[in-house]
Amino acid sequence: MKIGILGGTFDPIHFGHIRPAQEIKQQLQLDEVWLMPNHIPPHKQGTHVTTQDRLAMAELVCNELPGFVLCDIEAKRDTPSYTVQTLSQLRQLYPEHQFYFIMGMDSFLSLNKWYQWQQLFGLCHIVVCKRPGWELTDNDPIHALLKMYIAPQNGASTSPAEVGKIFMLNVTEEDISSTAIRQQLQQGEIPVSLPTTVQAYIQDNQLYLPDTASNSQ
Ligand SMILES: Nc1ncnc2c1ncn2[C@@H]1O[C@H](COP(=O)(O)OP(=O)(O)OP(=O)(O)O)[C@@H](O)[C@H]1O
Ligand SMILES: O=C(O)c1ccc[n+]([C@@H]2O[C@H](COP(=O)([O-])O)[C@@H](O)[C@H]2O)c1
Repeated sequence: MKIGILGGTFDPIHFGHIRPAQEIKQQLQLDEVWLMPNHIPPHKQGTHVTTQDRLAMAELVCNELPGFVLCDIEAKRDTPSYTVQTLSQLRQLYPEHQFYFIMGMDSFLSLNKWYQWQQLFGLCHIVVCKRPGWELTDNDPIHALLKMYIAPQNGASTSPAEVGKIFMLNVTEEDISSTAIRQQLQQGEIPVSLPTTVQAYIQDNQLYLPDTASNSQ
């Protein structure tokens, strides 16, 4: 099967994650999209709620969307959630699947700082979607990488054995971030960029209140 994987801190998960993933699923005709909350984000200063809460919120989204599946593989490792390690594990567990790792433009622009990032191209395809405020310029080192690995016809089907192509997809841009949502919640506002089930989970569990804004892995 063709599996899209959207990894993230999801602190909390929002429509800026969900809507692009839905469009990508359709454009690339993916069989499933796995939402994969990390446990220890490699490039962030911790998280604002526990891994269990972030998994629970992602699961609520999966329950609502056909073809969306929760992947808890990173929650089971007690080391930084390096994507290369995760994809190696997933390839061993599911040799029959073809993986498409999905990321926003902000993540893509820092890909060359990820742990053993070159190995990713031997494990999966990479799918990049636009994100407001983040642009790839011609003189960015990542641009050279893109030229080297860009998928032919940008979305044309690849053979099942193939890996290592970059798909640069046109999706509807969503000006949403978890940071902005946490700020709204801390100011007592009700964010509109969250599914209602996630909103209810946050309220029921009293997450992101002013005094909980600290690391809690
Ligand atoms: N609005 C968005 N549009 C496109 N991609 C997004 C958007 N928000 C997040 N992503 C992508 O989803 C993945 C996970 O993002 P993450 O969970 O860190 O959310 P975030 O909103 O960037 O969080 P924070 O504001 O806390 O840094 C990353 O690859 C990121 O680029
Ligand atoms: O492997 C790495 O070095 C690495 C560095 C930064 C981010 N990632 C992964 O990229 C995804 C998005 O990360 P983030 O921090 O934007 O939530 C998430 O799955 C992270 O674990 C991975």
